[in-house]
Amino acid sequence: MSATLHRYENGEMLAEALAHAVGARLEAAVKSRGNASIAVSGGSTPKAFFQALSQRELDWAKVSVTLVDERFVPPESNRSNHGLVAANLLKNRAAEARFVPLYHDAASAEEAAAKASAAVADLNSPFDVVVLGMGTDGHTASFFPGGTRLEEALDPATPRGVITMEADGAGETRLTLTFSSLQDAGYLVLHIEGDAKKEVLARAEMPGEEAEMPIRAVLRRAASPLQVYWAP
Ligand SMILES: O=C(O)[C@H](O)[C@@H](O)[C@H](O)[C@H](O)COP(=O)(O)O
Repeated sequence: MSATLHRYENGEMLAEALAHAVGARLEAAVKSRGNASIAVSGGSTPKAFFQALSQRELDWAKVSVTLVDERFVPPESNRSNHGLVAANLLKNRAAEARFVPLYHDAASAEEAAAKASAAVADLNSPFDVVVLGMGTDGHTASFFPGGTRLEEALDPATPRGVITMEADGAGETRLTLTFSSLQDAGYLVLHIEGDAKKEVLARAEMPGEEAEMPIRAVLRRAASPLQVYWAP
């Protein structure tokens, strides 16, 4: 599917524009269906976007927020994406949103993934909005090069849900939505910043294996048009 590049002078301007676009789609979903859902990524890039989105005026009580992926750590950990979203998005007007975590205090990551899959299955699919990030190794979500279940995660035949993933570049065991869960979002976004990631994206757009740069699965096979938001 095609990708559209939305470029901005700086991260602040990008954050405001992306918050406006995402807020409008969530508001439209609430008006038409009575509810809306969004899956967001963690990492360092999205903080300003989260803060801008948290101030958007919409019926947040009817919006479900979940994660594209999570580290298998409790929300109190400084590595937690739940903690990042709680601190930067689930505040101001967005404090009323319903948050659906991927991490569960379970005996194993597999057990937590099963619980997360069940919880995410209750949300409408496809997601109204998915916001992906990308690492400089070309991973997105927790689709890491060399990941233990990368082929399964990217396989379109794999059902929607949450699976575990381990990889050298991932740190803790990860919990990640599958490609099939993300690729048909109503508004599918890739949010990256900096020249280095723009170069990584350009390399990902060249011929090569998806396993080498998993973002290629999104660039090549996502059912929804990809909206790339970038600032230097
Ligand atoms: O849990 C995570 O780390 C994210 O979901 C991950 O996929 C992130 O989007 C990229 O690693 C980019 O992270 P930065 O924004 O920190 O570069």
